[in-house]
Amino acid sequence: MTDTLALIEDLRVQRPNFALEGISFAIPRGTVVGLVGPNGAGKTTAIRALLGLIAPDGGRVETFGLPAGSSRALARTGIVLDQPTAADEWRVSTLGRRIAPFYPSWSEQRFVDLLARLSVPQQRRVGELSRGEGIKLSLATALAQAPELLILDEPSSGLDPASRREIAAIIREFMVDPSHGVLVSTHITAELEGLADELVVLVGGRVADRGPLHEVVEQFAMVRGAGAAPGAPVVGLQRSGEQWSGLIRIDDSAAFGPEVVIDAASIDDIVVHLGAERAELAA
Ligand SMILES: Nc1ncnc2c1ncn2[C@@H]1O[C@H](COP(=O)(O)OP(=O)(O)OP(=O)(O)O)[C@@H](O)[C@H]1O
Repeated sequence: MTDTLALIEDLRVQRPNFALEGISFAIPRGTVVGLVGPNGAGKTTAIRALLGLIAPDGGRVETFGLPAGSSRALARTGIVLDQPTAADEWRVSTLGRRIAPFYPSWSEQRFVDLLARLSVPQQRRVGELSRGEGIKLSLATALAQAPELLILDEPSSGLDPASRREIAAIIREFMVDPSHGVLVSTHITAELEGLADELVVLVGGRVADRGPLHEVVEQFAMVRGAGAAPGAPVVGLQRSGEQWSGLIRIDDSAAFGPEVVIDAASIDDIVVHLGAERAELAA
């Protein structure tokens, strides 16, 4: 049994106005990897390449040591994308019977239990579900397949706070088995605290930072001041009237005087300011 569930190495995808430029990261067993970045950073593109839904222009993408998208790898992968994976006219209650033949480990009991737990109306047709209900249905379908690897692209979008917590709890339960692993992309970065072990920050098609979540977060701090621009390096400096703020490497904090305030950085701070820096460089 390999320790790495998924591997992206030097992945390149060229689009007319965008490129994923040599991104690399892995999903080891026993690990939840959070994928964050501004809109258009390339998170969905990387996930689609990992699932074999788009062909890379370079690099290596494997799941379970197999080429991305191979049917043997997909059979062990639960997928929650931003679009429903079932036909609109199918009833939720009959979905299990239609899908089960494709998944040897399908558990109808688990499917029905998850639908009830997530309050997905079982008598509705898939096309009649709200966006949030559709995401919950995708999660129930993914987990009823008894996957080893779970890949979720923005599962929280469209979900109310109680449902977001429920989904985080379900992911934690999934991770009780140390052979499992998760990749989750999200804009609701606070949810990654206490859930993700590793963080990958994508900005403008590149990995801007990655590593154990707390190490990534703790290497940065936020600095705030007023008046003249700071004399030391600040990432993604933003001004609002007299006030300015930005991100700094914690090692650079000694370069600032007592006139500035230095606070812990959040994942959002890191995404916003690395994104702002990238936008400045591209301008
Ligand atoms: N099929 C496509 N053809 C051309 N460009 C595309 C295609 N799909 C995505 N893109 C472009 O690639 C870039 C990255 O898109 P992607 O959906 O991967 O970003 P993302 O990080 O998931 O963004 P968001 O947070 O907004 O969902 C965007 O600029 C997008 O317009």
